[in-house]
Amino acid sequence: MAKVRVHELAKELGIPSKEALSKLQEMGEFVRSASSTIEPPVVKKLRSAYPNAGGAAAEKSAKPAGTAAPKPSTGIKPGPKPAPKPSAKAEAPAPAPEESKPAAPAPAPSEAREASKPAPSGDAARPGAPKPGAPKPGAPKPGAPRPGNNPFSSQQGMRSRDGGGRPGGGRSGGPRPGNNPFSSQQGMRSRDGGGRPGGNRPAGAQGAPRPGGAAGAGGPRPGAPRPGGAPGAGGPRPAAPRPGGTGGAGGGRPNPNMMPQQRPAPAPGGGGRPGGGGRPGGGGPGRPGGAPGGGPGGFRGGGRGRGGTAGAFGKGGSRGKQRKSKRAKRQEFEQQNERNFGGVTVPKGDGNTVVRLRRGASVADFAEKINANPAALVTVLMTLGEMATATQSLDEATFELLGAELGYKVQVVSPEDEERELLEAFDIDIDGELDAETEEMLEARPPVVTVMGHVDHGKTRLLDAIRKTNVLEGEAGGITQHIGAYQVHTEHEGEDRAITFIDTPGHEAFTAMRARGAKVTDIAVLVVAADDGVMPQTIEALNHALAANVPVVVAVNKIDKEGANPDKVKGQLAEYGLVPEEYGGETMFMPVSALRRDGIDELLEAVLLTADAALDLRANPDKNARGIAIEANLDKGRGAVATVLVQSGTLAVGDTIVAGHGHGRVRAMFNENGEALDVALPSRPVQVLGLSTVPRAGDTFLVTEDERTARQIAEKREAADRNAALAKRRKRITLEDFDQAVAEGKIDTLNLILKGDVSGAVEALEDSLLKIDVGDDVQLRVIHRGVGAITQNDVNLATVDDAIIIGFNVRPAERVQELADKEGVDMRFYSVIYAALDDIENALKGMLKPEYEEVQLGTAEVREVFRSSKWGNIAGSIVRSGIIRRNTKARLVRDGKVVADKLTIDSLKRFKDDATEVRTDYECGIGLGSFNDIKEGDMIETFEMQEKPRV
Ligand SMILES: Nc1nc2c(ncn2[C@@H]2O[C@H](COP(=O)(O)OP(=O)(O)OP(=O)(O)O)[C@@H](O)[C@H]2O)c(=O)[nH]1
Repeated sequence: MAKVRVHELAKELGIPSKEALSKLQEMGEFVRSASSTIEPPVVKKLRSAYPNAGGAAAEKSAKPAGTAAPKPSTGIKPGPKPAPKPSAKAEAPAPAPEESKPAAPAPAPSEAREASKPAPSGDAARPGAPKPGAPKPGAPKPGAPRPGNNPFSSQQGMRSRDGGGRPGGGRSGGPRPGNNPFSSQQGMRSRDGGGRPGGNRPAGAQGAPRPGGAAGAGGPRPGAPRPGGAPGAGGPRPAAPRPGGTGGAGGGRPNPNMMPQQRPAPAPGGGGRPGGGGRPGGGGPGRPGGAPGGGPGGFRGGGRGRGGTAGAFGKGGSRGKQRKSKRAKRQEFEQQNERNFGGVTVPKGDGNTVVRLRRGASVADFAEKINANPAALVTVLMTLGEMATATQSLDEATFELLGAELGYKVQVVSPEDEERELLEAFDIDIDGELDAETEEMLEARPPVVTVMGHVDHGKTRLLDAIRKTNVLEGEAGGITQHIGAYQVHTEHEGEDRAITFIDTPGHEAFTAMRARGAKVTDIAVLVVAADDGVMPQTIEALNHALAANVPVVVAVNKIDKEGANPDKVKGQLAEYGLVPEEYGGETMFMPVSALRRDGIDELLEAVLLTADAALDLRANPDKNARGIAIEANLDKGRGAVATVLVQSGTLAVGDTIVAGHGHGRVRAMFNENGEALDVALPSRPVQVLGLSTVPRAGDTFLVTEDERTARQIAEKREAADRNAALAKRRKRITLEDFDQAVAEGKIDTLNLILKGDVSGAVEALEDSLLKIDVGDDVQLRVIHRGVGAITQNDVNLATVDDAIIIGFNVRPAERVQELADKEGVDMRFYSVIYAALDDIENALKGMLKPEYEEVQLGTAEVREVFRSSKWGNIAGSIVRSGIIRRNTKARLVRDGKVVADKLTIDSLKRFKDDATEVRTDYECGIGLGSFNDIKEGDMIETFEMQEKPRV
């Protein structure tokens, strides 16, 4: 049933996983990583490619048999499986769960860890400490991506078009400044200068030459303009000469416009391009009225405008020319490939060129990828009816539209890819780590189970029953807490086996995590009430499990109830592909009563049997921990508290960790019984203290080598998420109504800042808010969201962006209310989501421009027309209905047809007196201003515009 993984096959064939992968690729089979499974025909194909490999493989595989029996990787049979072998470091606390710290402050786990380490020195004591030959995350390794090799960034730290690499660069390990794949301002970018000599030091080297830095010439000296310009050898003057600018010897002060053209000097310490060196006399005060030493050459002196790298090599001229001609060629080529679009020229694609953009990318990002001017793309977008600024994030559909128009296939990078790329920028290669793991490194880990099913079928009760059954058995007997997941132990085929249960029942949470790219669950327990049978959500849950390729064990619950019919459940589910074993299928149906706690042990056994049969649950405990955040909240006393599930490696107190947007050092860890732990092995859920902010459920976490890396990863993730959120949140307007909407002042945005006590509530509130249908006239933007009290920062942000702050079960921190009052920021507090939604909906309606409707006030029939030289014609009338009121709008109707509209009751008299209004059946004289075409028998209708209430 289980398929063979590449690394297993590679091992069998006696070749490295990498070789197997590349061979597969050669053969046209795309396989993602060495841990991916492959289909039997592919296995055959690969085997046939190595006809002589059998012997070696046999020899090889025979070897470890004596020591550590290799796990049957394709273990179909639910046979005995080695119990989760306590790893060397966890051997000491024998009876207790391996990483659980006994009540007494037993030093066992750490001692045990000590035992496994090669050298008893501080840092190395961690289980993740590098073993000889073990992969060391973060360390440069062959085949591992180099910093800045993100294929999706065109602003790479190490990019160097014209060669050169980076002589004398910074440390080879860890992330270097400027290797941010998403940044458009890379410190290390070098298009055509030979990398950046002199390592990370920005001063002096990067086109910021100091006088005297290089042979005589000096370069542009930042911030040091020398009025009047000194005579000298001419520094780079890439831009037009400026009157009164700096002059002379490289006095060319860099201004922002020049920056792109200033190349880093390749010579260590080289101060810019000693233009003088290359072209003596060429320099000079490239400006009118410059100081002596100038002359016409001044315009050209620096004029090559390349910031002066070439001269440092003493071959400035020729290189410059060469480069120039290359550029000219490129320009020619580009011109051939450009397309005029609404007055702007944009490089056109061939229809197949793929442009990959990360979630939340902006027009400028796209422009950079296709080498276009962002403003031009904005124009193109406008012609397509989409309004956007160059820096605004766009959604996938808009990018596709734009791409299709220009001849590019735009791919928006998935969250998983994005995460991988983000980590690669920090030299963390999760797939590479897996590739490097050998069979010997892997140890069995407990399965992770999620309970799903229809409402009221007993999911919560079952989770309680499982937990309690275990607590009664275990001697710990403590009060279990809800931390989002718990682990139980059961005896299976004579061995003590652990199972981890995710404590949030239901497929919604399961799928929400999956949506974030988190695969937490190994096995799903589908709860079906035997008295109720299969219900809509049973099927939904089943489909979610199947979609995630997760094996299912069915818990037929409530068998204690009268009318319980477990067989019916089996029959029903068989129709959906879950065929019970007794009908020849593979699914285990376990009758249970969560209420009476009957059948719980059997259910746990079934979970283990299914896990052993269908899955290869192993992980390498001897590395930095990686996993998923399951739940998190902000605790008043303890700060951010996150429950994380370790998926591989070992998490230890003191580790530097990044989880979602949070980072920090693990201050303490607790299990579901509130017991402090020193280490947590794979599949172990633990509550972690020490993060800077709370992660969201489904966020990945990992241990990094140092705090700086953790912080930078957290920041990058936050920035990426913010951009993505911006793209998602933008309620778009189209060109058709944009002009009009702006002209009429219709566009308005309600900016919100959401703060809540738990991340789940904030997300729920935000999702509901964004579902409010307020039409196109008003936009709703959540500009910031977070967990915890409302802070000064929130108020400051609200001040800047005119936002309203919504506090859900939180209050402002000290002195924040004062600040809000002072700044006039509206803060609203709620403890019920619907109340918040109602208020905001109303607020939005209030912001909508009022809609008016015409309401008739009254009608009057003209009985006689009086002509007055002073007042014009006066209609002697009788009010037939309603009221005739002075200064209201009127129209004149003759024989049922409107003769004149937009009139005003200019004068209204009762006999000789002016009247404000005249009621039905009373006579009056009506003057319609300058309108005199009034005849006997005409009807005067009066009306006013009243605001229409919104429904
Ligand atoms: N008789 C009987 N009642 C049960 C059993 N399991 C659960 N119940 C009852 O069924 C009801 C629903 O149980 P829950 O555990 O809340 O069900 P749930 O699936 O978690 O429900 P939601 O959280 O609403 O989706 C409760 O009243 C339980 O007491 C059982 O084995 N036998």
